[in-house]
Amino acid sequence: MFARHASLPLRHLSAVASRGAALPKTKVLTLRMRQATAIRESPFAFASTSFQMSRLQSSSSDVVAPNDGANAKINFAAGADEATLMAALQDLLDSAGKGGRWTLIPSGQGLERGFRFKNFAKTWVSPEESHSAAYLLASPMIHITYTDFMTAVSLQCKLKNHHPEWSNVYNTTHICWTTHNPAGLSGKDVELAQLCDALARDFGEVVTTDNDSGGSGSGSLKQVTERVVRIAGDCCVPKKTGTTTTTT
Ligand SMILES: C[C@H](O)[C@H](O)[C@H]1CNC2=NC(N)=NC(=O)C2=N1
Repeated sequence: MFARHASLPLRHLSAVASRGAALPKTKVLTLRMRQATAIRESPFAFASTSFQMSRLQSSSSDVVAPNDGANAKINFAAGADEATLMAALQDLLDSAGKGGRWTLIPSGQGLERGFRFKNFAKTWVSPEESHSAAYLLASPMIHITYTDFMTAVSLQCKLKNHHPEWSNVYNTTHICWTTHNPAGLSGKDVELAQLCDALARDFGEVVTTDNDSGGSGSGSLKQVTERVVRIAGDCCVPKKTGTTTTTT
């Protein structure tokens, strides 16, 4: 969608960002540097007050994730707006039964899920950045051209000063959002999980019926990556079958 917006005057771009509209498909991003701050405004409003407030009657400890970290309970970061985040989590957590695809990590301090795309190019290919001739003038412009999910996510991370724990194998990315300081699940984690869902849709996430999007039940990136390799299937790594073959 941003590719379509790219031909629009810059004021349209900032309007898109500040209106709080769903994040557009960001393929070509042209910004005046001073307008980058407009993007910092959340493109997602957290749940409105009318949003499923009845579901909030239950305490956070009622929401459990059916992953290997059985019965994980939400562990919010100090200072988190728990009521607002609980409302947003109803749409994100698979355990809430509303189509969400995220699971709590076993500690309850974060959300995780896997994403799969058509190929590596849709998943992660370095963007090209160029500066217009106006770079030396008072109103410099940066042009960033990219076509992949992970770059789109990383730009949001930069804007929000929050980083993911993630791994990539070919066309699959596993992401965990957790806040390190203060430790726990924070508003930034929830907001970036929402952004990931929207960006994944825009970059053509391949949704499969096998259970490849749930929690890893592990805090170990190595284990996460091994799991992703197992389910990737269509990359250069042979799919593991569970049986071992020995050669003599
Ligand atoms: C100094 C800087 O603001 C902090 O280190 C930020 C950066 N990004 C972060 N990202 C995450 N995931 N957790 C943090 O606590 C965090 N802190």
